[in-house]
Amino acid sequence: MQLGVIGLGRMGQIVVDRVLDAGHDVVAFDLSAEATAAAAEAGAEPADSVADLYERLDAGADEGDDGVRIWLMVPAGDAVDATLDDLEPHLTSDDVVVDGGNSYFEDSVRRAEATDAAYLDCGTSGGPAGADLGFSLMVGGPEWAYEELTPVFDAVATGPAGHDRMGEAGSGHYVKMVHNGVEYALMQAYGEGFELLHEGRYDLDLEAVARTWNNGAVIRSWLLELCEEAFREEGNDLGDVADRVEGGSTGTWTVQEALEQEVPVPLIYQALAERFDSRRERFGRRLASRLRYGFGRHEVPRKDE
Ligand SMILES: NC(=O)C1=CN([C@@H]2O[C@H](COP(=O)(O)OP(=O)(O)OC[C@H]3O[C@@H](n4cnc5c(N)ncnc54)[C@H](O)[C@@H]3O)[C@@H](O)[C@H]2O)C=CC1
Ligand SMILES: O=C(CO)[C@H](O)[C@H](O)COP(=O)(O)O
Repeated sequence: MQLGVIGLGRMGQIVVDRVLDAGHDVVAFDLSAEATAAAAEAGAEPADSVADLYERLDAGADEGDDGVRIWLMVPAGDAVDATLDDLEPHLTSDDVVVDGGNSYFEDSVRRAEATDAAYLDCGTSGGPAGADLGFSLMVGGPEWAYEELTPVFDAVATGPAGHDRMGEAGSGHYVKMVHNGVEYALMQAYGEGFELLHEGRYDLDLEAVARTWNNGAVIRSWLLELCEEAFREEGNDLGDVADRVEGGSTGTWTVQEALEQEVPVPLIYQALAERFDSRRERFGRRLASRLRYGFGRHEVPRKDE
């Protein structure tokens, strides 16, 4: 099969490498000429624009091939719409476009309705470690397009068991959104546990704790292996890692959806709130401190104390 890949950053380059390794052909494009050159170095045919990528795929298609297949791995949001705008004049109903990024599921439904091509929204999990292991892929969209792309999904995923069609348009990104909510809550739980061990009664080697837990404990997991790696590489007190957590869009969408569905997700919400809390001084906490003075004449800690 021949696949076009647009967006050749941390994740897109892995898609290119794994699809090439499986014996398929790749035409690659990124806004960054450097990223496109790296894909060419790996064996892909470089394109110098989205239109050029489409033309190369069309020209390279074997006789009898119906349509072209394109994988987008650009940042969620405007970059996906901009790329689709560039593709739109060329796309036909025989073509298949996969969005492998972390797009909001309602955007994916809108895009699927707007395009002439078959549109697959594909939640991708595994991060850069997927280079060796392959990813977990959660796909939404038309069944024929999912089946058509199965050789590509087999290559990009851990194997045939590493991908599945979740359902209609939007369902792949919906499942990935909830996956990320769960990821937030798990990270929060590990964070709280290790914080208590760090601050608690015993002088513990946290890397050793994580390693021991990773060997047979009920709570072993890849995130816990990453805890072990973090203590090994940063030190028992996490060195100069700042008390500030970035990101948050997928967790916010999960909480918004849970409110809309009236499903309680207190753990996911709490993990998200902790991230927001890490980024700012809290006015509410300052007011609580001043109120303690109001009702009890308790001392108010002042900013430069
Ligand atoms: N990094 C991770 O662990 C994971 C990332 N994702 C998702 O995968 C997508 C890509 O993520 P990364 O590879 O980490 O990002 P990245 O920032 O490493 O790479 C994005 C690439 O897209 C290119 N790009 C941006 N706009 C473009 C456009 N209009 N046309 C062509 N190329 C364009 C950039 O030049 C860059 O090379 C995002 O939606 C992200 O949320 C999903 C799962 C895990
Ligand atoms: O999808 C992912 C992992 O599964 C990405 O790493 C994503 O960026 C994580 O979300 P956030 O940036 O909000 O922490």
